Amino acid sequence: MSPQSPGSDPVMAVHDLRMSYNDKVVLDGVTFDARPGEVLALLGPNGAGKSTTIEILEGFRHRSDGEVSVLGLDPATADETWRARLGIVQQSWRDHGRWGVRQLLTHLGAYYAPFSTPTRPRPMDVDELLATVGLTEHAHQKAGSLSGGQRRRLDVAIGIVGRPDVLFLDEPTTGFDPQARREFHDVVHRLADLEGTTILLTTHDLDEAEKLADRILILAGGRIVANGSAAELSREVEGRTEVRWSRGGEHYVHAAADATRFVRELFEQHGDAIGDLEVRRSTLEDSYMALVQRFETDPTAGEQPLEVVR
Ligand SMILES: Nc1ncnc2c1ncn2[C@@H]1O[C@H](COP(=O)(O)OP(=O)(O)OP(=O)(O)O)[C@@H](O)[C@H]1O
Repeated sequence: MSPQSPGSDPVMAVHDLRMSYNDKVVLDGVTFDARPGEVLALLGPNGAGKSTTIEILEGFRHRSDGEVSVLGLDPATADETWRARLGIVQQSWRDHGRWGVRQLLTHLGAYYAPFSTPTRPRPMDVDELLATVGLTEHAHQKAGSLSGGQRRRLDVAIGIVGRPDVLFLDEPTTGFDPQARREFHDVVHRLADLEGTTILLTTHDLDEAEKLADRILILAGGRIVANGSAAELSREVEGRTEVRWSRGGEHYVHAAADATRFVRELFEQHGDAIGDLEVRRSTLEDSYMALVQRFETDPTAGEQPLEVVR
């Protein structure tokens, strides 16, 4: 993933975003930004407002209040040239069932040709695209006869055919088998590293978020309650490093706030009598559960997000 360049202007900037459906407040002051080539994962419980946030950034939904800028423009009023620089993979697409895979990608790709630039030739070459998403063998098949996972690969291909500057992926890997998932992760890394694409994705797969994202945003109660890398979020959640060992035939386990110090003291005390030592750092799933639970027991936690300044 591309290193974040602190001086560069954000590709996306969201400040105090608010959204209500009738009387129901869904987003209650969401603030974050994204730099060029950054991969952000937006996590949160069902109904937290992740799709709503993405749809506002895509210009498909009008916000109630707040400031939003994507590629320097307000999505609510941006034009077609702006839209051509976005790639979108929604949770579900309208049906393209009767189209052949290659035919569909060629047809949709043609829309982007007038927006081609010397540095960003548009659209992507269809053969290259089919290979990238692993659909070469299915190029002549009708979209409607693809399996669920293959349809999702086609959705991803449709999202990137225009070589987007910004890519929105709403639960992109639903239905992917482990190999397709790994290949998709390679695609995301390539887009971010080689093409400088800025990517905002939602997923409920925390392992995937940890593998893909430079930065994780956790949305709960209408606010971003945590904003940092997986390692940074893990450090915010104390006492979660689990140390296991054996001594004199007995097995022990201890949750240590400072595991290095704990292990040092353990060896100082018992030396060679210690065996089977294991130190297990908290996973993103542990951090996520702790942070969401912390918010649920203290809703004001969202007023001071756990943000790590770089
Ligand atoms: N068009 C709509 N009209 C009224 N309420 C809506 C509408 N769209 C979404 N909502 C409500 O807004 C809330 C947030 O929905 P949203 O789809 O953004 O959540 P999400 O975080 O993407 O959820 P999930 O993880 O289940 O996909 C939910 O309570 C949902 O019922």
